[in-house]
Amino acid sequence: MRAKQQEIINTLKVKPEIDANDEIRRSVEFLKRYLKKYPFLKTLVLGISGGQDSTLAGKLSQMAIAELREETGDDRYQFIAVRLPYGVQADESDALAAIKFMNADKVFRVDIEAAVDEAVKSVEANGIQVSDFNKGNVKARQRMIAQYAIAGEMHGAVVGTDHAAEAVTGFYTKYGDGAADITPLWRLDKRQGKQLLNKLGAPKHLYEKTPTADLEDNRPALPDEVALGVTYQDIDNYLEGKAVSQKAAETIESWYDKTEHKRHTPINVYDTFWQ
Ligand SMILES: NC(=O)c1ccc[n+]([C@@H]2O[C@H](COP(=O)([O-])OP(=O)(O)OC[C@H]3O[C@@H](n4cnc5c(N)ncnc54)[C@H](O)[C@@H]3O)[C@@H](O)[C@H]2O)c1
Ligand SMILES: Nc1ncnc2c1ncn2[C@@H]1O[C@H](COP(=O)(O)O)[C@@H](O)[C@H]1O
Ligand SMILES: O=P(O)(O)OP(=O)(O)O
Ligand SMILES: [Mg+2]
Repeated sequence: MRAKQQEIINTLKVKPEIDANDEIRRSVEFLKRYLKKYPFLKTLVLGISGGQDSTLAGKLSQMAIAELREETGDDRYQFIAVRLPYGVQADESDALAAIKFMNADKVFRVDIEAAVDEAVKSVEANGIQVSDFNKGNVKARQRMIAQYAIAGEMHGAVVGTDHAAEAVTGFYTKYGDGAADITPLWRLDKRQGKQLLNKLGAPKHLYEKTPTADLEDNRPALPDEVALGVTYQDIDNYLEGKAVSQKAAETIESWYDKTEHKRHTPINVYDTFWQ
């Protein structure tokens, strides 16, 4: 194995093989333990896009909350699924199917379009153009704002969907979908997430669909794999310590190095990771 590959695997703590039942329980118990430790927290809040990761994180969150409610008799424990379309969402039916599958206690819908457009307009009033790509990151950050506003009113913690196959490439918006309070999928790669969803009986079309951030107006539903220039199959193989082509390994490592800053808190004078 490449030395860098081993270093990344150690950092992101990916196992070459998992037992899906064990990992489901591990995530659920982790969420429960955390909420019990901080009794002020009564809800988990998560944006549901209709993609694989939020379907899984939402299901695990709902399971944790339902168990806490049952064990404590405290009905304030609630899972809040948040629909966050930018105007009309083309794959809205998937978001609805995901919410049905997880049987979410509460469902909110916040249309982020007006806030995003206004934010872009206000920045552009300074004579600079906000690219469609950069506007995509504003959308991700607006989703973060909405989820934190809800969490702030509902004694909530915001759940993040970051997992190893995204963390390794830094394929998330810094302080957008990258911002969260608790990340139950961290350590799992993309195919391991599918294994958990399969075990949980999720509708297949929700975890067999093409992963997309769907952030750009001009390239709707752009597949992550096209944006990244490497497949999840290669990323997962790499993270599980398997052999991948030199080109795939170099692409993954190049994303890893470029996005190191995202896997840290803001850089201070004592940080040495970047030197
Ligand atoms: N597929 C889509 O529709 C789509 C659209 C937009 C973004 N994305 C994805 O979302 C992710 C976010 O994009 P991004 O990474 O360009 O934006 P980002 O905002 O997440 O990160 C870029 C910002 O990080 C900071 N930064 C950059 N290099 C730094 C460094 N070395 N040290 C400290 N800070 C640094 C700067 O503030 C910069 O503006 C990407 O993976 C991108 O491909 C996808
Ligand atoms: N359209 C959306 N509605 C609700 N939540 C969303 C939406 N798009 C993204 N999200 C949230 O952001 C993360 C990251 O999405 P990626 O597809 O990995 O970029 C997703 O899991 C949702 O929680
Ligand atoms: O984060 P999600 O739920 O949108 O999943 P994917 O990354 O597969 O689009
Ligand atoms: Mg998505």
